Amino acid sequence: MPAQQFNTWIRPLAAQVSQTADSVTLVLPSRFKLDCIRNQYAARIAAALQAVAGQPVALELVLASRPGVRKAASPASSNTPQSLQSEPLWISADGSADAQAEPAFAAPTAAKAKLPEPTHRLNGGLTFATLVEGTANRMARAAAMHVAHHPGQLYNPLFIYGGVGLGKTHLMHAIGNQLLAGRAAAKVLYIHAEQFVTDVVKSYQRKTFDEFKARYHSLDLLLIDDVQFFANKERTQEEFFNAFEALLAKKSHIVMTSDTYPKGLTDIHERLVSRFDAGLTVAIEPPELEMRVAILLSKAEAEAAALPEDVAFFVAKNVRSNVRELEGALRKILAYSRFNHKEVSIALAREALRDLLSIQNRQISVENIQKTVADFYKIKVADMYSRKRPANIARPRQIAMFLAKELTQKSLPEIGELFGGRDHTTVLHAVRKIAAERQTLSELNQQLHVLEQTLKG
Ligand SMILES: Nc1ncnc2c1ncn2[C@@H]1O[C@H](COP(=O)(O)OP(=O)(O)OP(=O)(O)O)[C@@H](O)[C@H]1O
Repeated sequence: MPAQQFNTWIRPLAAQVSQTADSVTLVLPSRFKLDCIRNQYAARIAAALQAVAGQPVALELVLASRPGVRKAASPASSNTPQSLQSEPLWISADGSADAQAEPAFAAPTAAKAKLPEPTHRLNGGLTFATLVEGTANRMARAAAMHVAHHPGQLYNPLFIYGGVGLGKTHLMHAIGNQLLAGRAAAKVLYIHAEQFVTDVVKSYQRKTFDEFKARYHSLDLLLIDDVQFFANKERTQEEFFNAFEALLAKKSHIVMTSDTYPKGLTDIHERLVSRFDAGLTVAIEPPELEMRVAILLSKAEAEAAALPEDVAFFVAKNVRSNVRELEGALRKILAYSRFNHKEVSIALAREALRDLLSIQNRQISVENIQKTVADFYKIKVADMYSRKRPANIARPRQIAMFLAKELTQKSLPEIGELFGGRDHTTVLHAVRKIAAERQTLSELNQQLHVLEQTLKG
């Protein structure tokens, strides 16, 4: 499923698993969303649940009857939501709906189905308290915290960049929630760049740019996610530039995220790019092992689920790409444990994650890394084993060694052997050097992100 589709429709879903673990309830905030999920995704969701559970699982779609339910309901919680309307629709894995449930579903009252969107669009669950801190996000978190407490002062704009699923959006919501906790009347808006583009297009079609300006230019804090989506959208860039200038002039704060640092953005006007870089630009790195373990333990605790530390280590060692995947792995393990009435253990985790683990084992080998890195830097694969030392060859070789240590279970001597029989100290030197340089050289960091994503498929 394309990431955008997933983020729009599937990711925001809140699910409750019944006590008997044979049904899952999805709580939808509006009739519109309920219809979309039912028509387009329910069958796939039901099939996925059945695959995880190893038995048929009834999928129930219900409307929340008041705002807040969606956030209050934690995924896979065993509590039944208090404020659900009893309009169940049962869907089996083949996509067929239960005929008896259909009439109840088809006769809603419009008022009941309506759930007003909060104007700031913040997810109340994404706070500083729920964001685990580690070296990977320490600087970004500190800057974000400063902005939340002293908006309009230092670090304006704050530009946060990093790879997929590393907590950029979480950090933005945390800033907004923190500011509102201290100043409930503050005008805050979280918006995805694509939604901003849509707003510009709508204002253009309806000739309502005055309303658009009144809305955006009056904010105290604008949180705008994934600004790389502005690429090639001339009119949007112009409107964003205007909003940007107006907000900075009145000392409102702007926080942006992107998958790359400002100068790495393509097809965005230079005058915007230079403004993006004019405050503070901070990176969020992929979390290291200990941070991944801490995140897993914290997420399990939030779900009131028991996760032994050795299982957390096992998962963290095997799921290295990003926090979203880490969360997905944990969710799978907990669901697997509930459905099978078994305690969480390494054996159970191995079983629950067998697909994911087999994909990883298949994909990431040292040979694969050598080939991918050689292709990327346009050198020969044979140069990975050769004794040649010019920088244009030695550096990619060091990068490949670093990735081999990061992405495979191989030891330093084993890696050295695979790089033309080099000593383990040579590999260690390369690993340390690249790891240190990654912290300061944005371009190298970006290249490593691309290579990691390529290798992980
Ligand atoms: N340090 C952390 N502590 C706790 N949870 C985290 C942390 N980092 C990320 N997460 C969680 O991981 C998931 C993905 O994070 P988020 O959506 O913020 O990533 P992102 O960087 O914005 O990704 P994308 O670029 O794909 O939008 C979220 O559920 C978030 O709460």
